[in-house]
Amino acid sequence: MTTAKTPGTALQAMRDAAPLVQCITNYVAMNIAANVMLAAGASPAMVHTEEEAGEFAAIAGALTVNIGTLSPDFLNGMRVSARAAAEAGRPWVLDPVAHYATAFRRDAVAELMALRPTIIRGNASEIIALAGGQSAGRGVDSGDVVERAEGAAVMLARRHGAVVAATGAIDFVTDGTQAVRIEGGSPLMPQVTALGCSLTCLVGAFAAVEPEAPFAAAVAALACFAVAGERAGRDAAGPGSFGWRFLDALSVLDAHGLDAEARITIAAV
Ligand SMILES: Nc1ncnc2c1ncn2[C@@H]1O[C@H](COP(=O)(O)OP(=O)(O)OP(=O)(O)O)[C@@H](O)[C@H]1O
Ligand SMILES: Cc1ncsc1CCO
Ligand SMILES: [Mg+2]
Repeated sequence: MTTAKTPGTALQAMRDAAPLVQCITNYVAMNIAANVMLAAGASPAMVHTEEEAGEFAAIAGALTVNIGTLSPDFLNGMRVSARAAAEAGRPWVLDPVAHYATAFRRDAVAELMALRPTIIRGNASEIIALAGGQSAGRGVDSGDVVERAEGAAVMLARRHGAVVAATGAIDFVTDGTQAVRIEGGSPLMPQVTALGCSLTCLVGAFAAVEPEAPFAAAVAALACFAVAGERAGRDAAGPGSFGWRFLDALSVLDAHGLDAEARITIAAV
């Protein structure tokens, strides 16, 4: 008899492995993302300088790349790391923060996409624009609902052979042949900066442990955020108390609670 892998079993496996994840993320996200990773049970390392980032990518279990505070130096580190991760057979996750905003970001994301990310995680506006659609996004915050990004996510997944996770009030994850929606979280989540960036890092942690199953890895990471976010939102008075409640909720989340409370439904593709 085989036991179906659930987000709960993936969480347990991730905690048992405590994977080392190289997170190239933005200056806003670095601290909160590292704390989110530690609370969830992963081992983050924010290593982005060209001189060492490629070398580090070969020893980390996964790489995550986020263009939130992009500069030429950051971009050089991203290039060498994505190449090194691919050469070492490690998964890597791209977070195309506000890639539609400027030519520098657009060109950078086009180049990074050509390096074939395993998983792309973005908010609804980022996913719509990445597929060539017209999004309502201006800066880093989404101006679109995920429902509008679902078709774009499927198209991107098929075109690039990647898993695509579009997040918002109801998340959508697809690999182009299957898809799910994940409900939960809290309206306070977009009121706390860089939670999406932190989620991208956590997706990397799950992918490090399940390199052959990036779809399941992305779903499990998003389900952790959905359940911990819902729990934290119940007693939070506002974004400040939500922030620390969310970290606490992530740290006490266990396999049983995750499987009992995650609301994941299959969607048509
Ligand atoms: N209205 C909402 N209700 C419930 N959960 C939400 C809502 N909006 C976002 N979330 C959750 O917040 C997390 C971050 O997703 P979001 O789409 O806000 O990322 P983002 O825009 O990239 O964030 P950032 O750029 O600030 O890092 C996800 O787990 C998502 O499910
Ligand atoms: C606010 C902000 N600016 C650049 S990156 C970032 C974090 C949320 O994406
Ligand atoms: Mg974002």
